[in-house]
Amino acid sequence: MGKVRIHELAKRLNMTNQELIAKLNAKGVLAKTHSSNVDEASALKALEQAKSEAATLRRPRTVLRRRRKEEPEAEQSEAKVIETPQIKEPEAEISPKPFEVEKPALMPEHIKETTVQQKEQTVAKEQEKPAQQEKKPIHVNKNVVRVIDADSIKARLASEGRVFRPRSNGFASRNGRRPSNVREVRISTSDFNNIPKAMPDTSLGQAKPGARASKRKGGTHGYTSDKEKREMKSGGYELWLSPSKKRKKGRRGEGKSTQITQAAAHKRVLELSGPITVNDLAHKMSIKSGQVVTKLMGMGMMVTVNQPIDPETAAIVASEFEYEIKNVAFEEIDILKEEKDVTENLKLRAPIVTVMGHVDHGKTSLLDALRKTDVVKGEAGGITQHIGAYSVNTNHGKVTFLDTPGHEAFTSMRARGAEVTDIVVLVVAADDGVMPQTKEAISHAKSAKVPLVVAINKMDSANAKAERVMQQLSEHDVVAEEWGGDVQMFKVSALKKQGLIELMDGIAMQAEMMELKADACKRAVGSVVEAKLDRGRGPVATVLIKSGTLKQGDDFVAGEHAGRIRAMYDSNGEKIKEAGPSDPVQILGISGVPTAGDKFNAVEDDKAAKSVAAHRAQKNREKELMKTSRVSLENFLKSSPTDKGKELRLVVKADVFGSAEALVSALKSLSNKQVKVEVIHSGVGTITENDVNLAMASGAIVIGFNTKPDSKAHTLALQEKVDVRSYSIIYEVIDEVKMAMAGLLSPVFEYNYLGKAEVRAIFLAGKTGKIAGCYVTDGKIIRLAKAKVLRNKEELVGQASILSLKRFKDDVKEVTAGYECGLRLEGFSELAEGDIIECFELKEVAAKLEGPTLEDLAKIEEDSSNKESSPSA
Ligand SMILES: Nc1nc2c(ncn2[C@@H]2O[C@H](COP(=O)(O)OP(=O)(O)OP(=O)(O)O)[C@@H](O)[C@H]2O)c(=O)[nH]1
Repeated sequence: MGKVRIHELAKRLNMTNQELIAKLNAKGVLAKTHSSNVDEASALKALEQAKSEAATLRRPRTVLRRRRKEEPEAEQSEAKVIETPQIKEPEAEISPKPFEVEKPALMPEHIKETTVQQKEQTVAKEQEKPAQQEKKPIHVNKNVVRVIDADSIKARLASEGRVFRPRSNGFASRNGRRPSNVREVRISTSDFNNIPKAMPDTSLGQAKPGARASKRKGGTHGYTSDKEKREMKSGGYELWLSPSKKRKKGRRGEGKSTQITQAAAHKRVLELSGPITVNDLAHKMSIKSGQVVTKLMGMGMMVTVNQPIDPETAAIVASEFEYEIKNVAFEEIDILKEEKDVTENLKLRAPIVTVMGHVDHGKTSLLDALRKTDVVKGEAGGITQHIGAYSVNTNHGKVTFLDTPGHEAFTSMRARGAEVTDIVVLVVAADDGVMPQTKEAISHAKSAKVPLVVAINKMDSANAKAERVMQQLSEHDVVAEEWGGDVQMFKVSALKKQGLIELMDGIAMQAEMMELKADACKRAVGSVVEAKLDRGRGPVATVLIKSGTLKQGDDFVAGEHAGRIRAMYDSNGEKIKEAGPSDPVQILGISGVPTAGDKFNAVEDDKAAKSVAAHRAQKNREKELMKTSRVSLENFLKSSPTDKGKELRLVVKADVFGSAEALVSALKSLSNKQVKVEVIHSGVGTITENDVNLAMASGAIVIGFNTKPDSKAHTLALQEKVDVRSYSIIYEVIDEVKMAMAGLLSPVFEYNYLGKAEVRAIFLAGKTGKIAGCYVTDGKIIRLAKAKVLRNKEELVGQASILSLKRFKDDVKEVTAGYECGLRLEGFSELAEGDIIECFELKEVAAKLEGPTLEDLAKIEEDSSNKESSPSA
């Protein structure tokens, strides 16, 4: 090839003269005009070079370039087939270890070119796609600068005095180590520029555990997911996304640092309706619970994140974080607006009486007979209706009877907090005497502090022995007035209707003594005594009005039900328009069936009624979910010594009378100055629902000795979380009760002498006060222990803690006899030469109870077995 003119060559290459001249000049082949001569071979070589450079420049920047490695021919040809979709060989190269990354195989130049072209085409296609498709994760990335060898980055940074710190989601395996064969990393412009100058040197391998490294996926076909696309583009490596892409995706990689934002003022008010857990409070304030815990600790409260704190404390903590707490607690009292009694309006009201006694002693018969003994209606009486309560007129005024005899109604109502009964009529059959349920009834009445009136029934019976009954009752502290006691006793016959008027008068007199008064001039307050769902009339409830007057049309709330009085009936079934204090009244117009013992309140309007009812229903549901144990031996143990009631209440049941008696006396003898053991009831036989009810109402624990609860009692105890315990060895009962009591006692501190030191010199030490130079004469002096300061051998001049203790200049924990030391007492500066410092500590020891000795217990057991064997016992 020889010389050729520019215009000839331009014509042949289909270019303009100017284009050709520019390209040639750029490659060092000089030409000025179209007629200039150039060496044809040099010109073509220069043009070829320019063309290949242009191709390289057009290559998209996301394409990975790897350092070339010499590979054998065979491998090159194998790499060639990677392009072929059908061939799965590269798939087989995926390491079985998920995070082990293979080194990429060297790709022959022409295959690389093909890949580049494909990528260019992909890019072109991507650019043609509609805008929303472009938002999908793609592999073109403006901000990612290049692929650099990790070592070269390190070297370059080192030369600039900077350190390389790869991102935690870079090339790391799950065990936190970088795959050993990873040589290249991709780094974004911002990452690169943000590499700190003064960071400690870290290596690739220090990525966080759990960070990912992708598996190599050979081949360019058959992938579908974005992740796979990324992997493909990175030649099998997980790519770091560019900052812009990362922000769009909102995950992974470098983004802006967390912005601390301040919630708007109105959002900085938290509404609380009660206690809140630390966690929830933190969540509401969008802060970490640890911060709240720290604040609380600063306030001297050691709490866990799941511990509830009261709204007051929450308010203090919240204020520290510039939040305000708004108490939105539903105050039932505000809605109910219960009116107070007005003294001038207080008038005597009828007593409310419950009849109790042993099975078959004649409770029902007596109630029936009394009902018919209405002095107004006469013995025949009207047609009475069973509504759960009724009123009878006596010569001394009205008396209201709860006509469900027995203990159940009484205790279940008490357990629900309804202290309805004013007087208990205890029925004892004259021919049978005091029996287990008689004693139970006495316990119930005593525990509720309700006075007793005794009806000695069945006096018509040939075997009636009233004196014996009175005698037996006196053994249970129920002493007749005629015997000098305070209990009225009446000899009656329900069957023959004898002595009933006297009994009624007696009850009325007892009530008079009690001066039961109520204000009738206010909205009605009372208790539900019975409720049912009537087929024709819907929910029906009997309410005993305690105070105020209930009128037809009144809005009310009963337990968790609201309503408006549609109609009212008295116990004679007569429709009435209003009912006053102590009147039992059956009401219609309630939204559901309440429970006996539920509180009844007439309210201002239906809105108030509904809101209170809804709130109670909600609370009841919560209570049901969070039912916690009532009193148990364990929580007695756990209860703090400052707890108010240091009285351990027990219901004791045993298999035989002798054991019950022995156990009761053993338990009672455990009482001491600090804790009183109160056996509120004891009896023989299985533990019944009544025992559980009594325990529930009185906050007692049920102890069974050689006896167990029956199925109903068991279920009730489980439901109501009443602690019921059965034992078969008396020592065990005593031991556990003793332990429970010890839990109630204040801790006892024991004085423990440690040593003595003599003050030989006093040094003034600036602001810190006086330092005593001492010589330890006996035992040892311990830092932070307590010290008595004795002058003239026995005169006590002060007592303080040893704040600091030194041997020469060193702080020491203790100094033993025969050595000198320097010490300073906390808040005591009157030390003088010659003083004796007596070092001691106070050891907390478990409180001991003075109970029966083992010998006592053995005797009790012996007595009990003797009694069991003797039937008269
Ligand atoms: N002789 C005599 N028998 C009576 C008298 N009162 C009741 N009875 C009888 O004693 C039995 C039991 O009477 P109830 O009134 O059912 O006794 P209760 O205490 O209500 O019995 P429970 O409901 O099972 O606890 C019945 O057969 C009555 O007839 C009485 O005053 N004299």
